[in-house]
Amino acid sequence: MVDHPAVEVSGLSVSYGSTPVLVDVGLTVPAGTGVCVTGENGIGKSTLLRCVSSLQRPDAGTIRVFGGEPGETPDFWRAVVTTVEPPTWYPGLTTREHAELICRAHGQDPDDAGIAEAFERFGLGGHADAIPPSLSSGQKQRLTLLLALLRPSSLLILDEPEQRLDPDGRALVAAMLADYLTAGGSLLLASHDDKFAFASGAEITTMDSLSGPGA
Ligand SMILES: Nc1ncnc2c1ncn2[C@@H]1O[C@H](COP(=O)(O)OP(=O)(O)OP(=O)(O)O)[C@@H](O)[C@H]1O
Repeated sequence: MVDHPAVEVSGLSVSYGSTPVLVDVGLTVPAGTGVCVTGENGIGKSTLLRCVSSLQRPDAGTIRVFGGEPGETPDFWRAVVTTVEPPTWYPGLTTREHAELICRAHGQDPDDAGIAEAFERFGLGGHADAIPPSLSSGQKQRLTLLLALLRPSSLLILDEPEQRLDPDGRALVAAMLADYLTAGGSLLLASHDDKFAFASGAEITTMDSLSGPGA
């Protein structure tokens, strides 16, 4: 896995009906690094992240994630965490039980995974016995990111992770993403917050700069 870039995109094109959104997009995220794509609303950041996450089929182009086709194997889903799609919560399970479930699914003993510490760090210590739908929108975003970071992974694909977070929450998440990079993980983000992206350690690139033959 480490012999390949985390993400390699070339010649990617996507249209919705007759409207082109991505035209000949190229992007490389070397393994162990982070890239944050910025750009105006509607320029195609989520579309790009959906394609890299295998949640959308492009009209043209190639995408490799650690050298393989995205979404083709269980190995892909063990290596990659994506928050491009909003999470689905299990009815009747508390936030802590969601965390325990994710640990078990990824072969971790929930008792050794630091769940209580993670809840404290994310400011959710008082909400471990609540069900996710009862949380505020910012708390739900904190929980989504907590669950993404709790399980082992090699690549995080996060669409506007700073959304709905207060300034302390943004600083906390940016620092945790920087730690994730330091530990050898790779990041592909879309964001409207350059300060957040910079603090996360990701290299900032504009969506505009990814299109065309030089990309
Ligand atoms: N399923 C769809 N059907 C038709 N058009 C779509 C669809 N999804 C996205 N689009 C259009 O494609 C363009 C790019 O959307 P996308 O969500 O990728 O942009 P974005 O850069 O992530 O925007 P934002 O910063 O607002 O999140 C927009 O004009 C959007 O309206």
